[in-house]
Amino acid sequence: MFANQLQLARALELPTRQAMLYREQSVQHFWNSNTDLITNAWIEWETTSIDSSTFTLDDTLLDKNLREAVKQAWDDPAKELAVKALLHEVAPDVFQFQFFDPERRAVLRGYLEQVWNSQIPMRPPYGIVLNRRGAMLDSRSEGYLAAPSFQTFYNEILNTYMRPISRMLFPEVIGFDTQTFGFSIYYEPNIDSSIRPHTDASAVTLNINLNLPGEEFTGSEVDFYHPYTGDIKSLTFKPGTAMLHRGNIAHAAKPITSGERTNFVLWLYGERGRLPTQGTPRIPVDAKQRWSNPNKPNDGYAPF
Ligand SMILES: O=C(O)CCC(=O)C(=O)O
Ligand SMILES: [Fe+2]
Repeated sequence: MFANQLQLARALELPTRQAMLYREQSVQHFWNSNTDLITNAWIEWETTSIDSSTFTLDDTLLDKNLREAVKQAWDDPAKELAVKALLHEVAPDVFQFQFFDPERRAVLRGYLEQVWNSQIPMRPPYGIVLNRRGAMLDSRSEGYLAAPSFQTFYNEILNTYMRPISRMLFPEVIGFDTQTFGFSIYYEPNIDSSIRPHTDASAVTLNINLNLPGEEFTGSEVDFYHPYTGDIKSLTFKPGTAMLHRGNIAHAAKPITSGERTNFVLWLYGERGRLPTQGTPRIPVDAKQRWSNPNKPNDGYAPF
């Protein structure tokens, strides 16, 4: 690797928000022609700018009960009910649970703060809307957060936690959960404040809140629409909690009226973005099948 990749990456001129919103060809060209430089810059950044003893991203950042129950289920899938007991169904097929440890989460936030200050070009998510202070998290996405310790942590969340838990709750996602996708979003009043009703291009979505205890906000509820009656269930994120739901359940983020909210949004889907069809039978499978890794390579497909 060449030295000074970090300096060179910092000197790049990021495409304008306008160009990104219009998906101009120059934007694609920017990411394609700078991929190696930016990836190397993240490696250099992590070795030179991050104090790895303070900012260790590992499973001790997660809720202790969840971590221990999940570990037990991997050792012996017959014990997965201890994981299920931690998940609360708060709307039909929407589950909420504590994901991060309230105290330890400061480590992750501190790390992410330094990511923002790194001045390495990052691609904001422009799915339904463009979120200015969001980042792409998955290696299949251009301009993703390629810092190695973050990537290890991100993949652990998906593979060790999200996939088996999703399979336990929504058995029809098995086979439509080999591919991963992720981004972060940051809401603040009058800037990026809401997301209109939509479904996700995922089989299943895990939405994890990163607010610290005491970091309060008003508004910003996530509304879930009942698939048959259209009734709305309005839910609020408590710091460090997660919501897990099928991608095809309609939801919206209401405007945030004060404070800030930061979340990771993680998706699983099948190869080339395949999703379970409506009415796929929900046949429970053997627990061993859930607590396993699919071993399929990343196919590079990204929905946006
Ligand atoms: O506001 C939220 O946390 C939900 C975000 C969401 O639905 C999405 O990013 O697709
Ligand atoms: Fe969504």
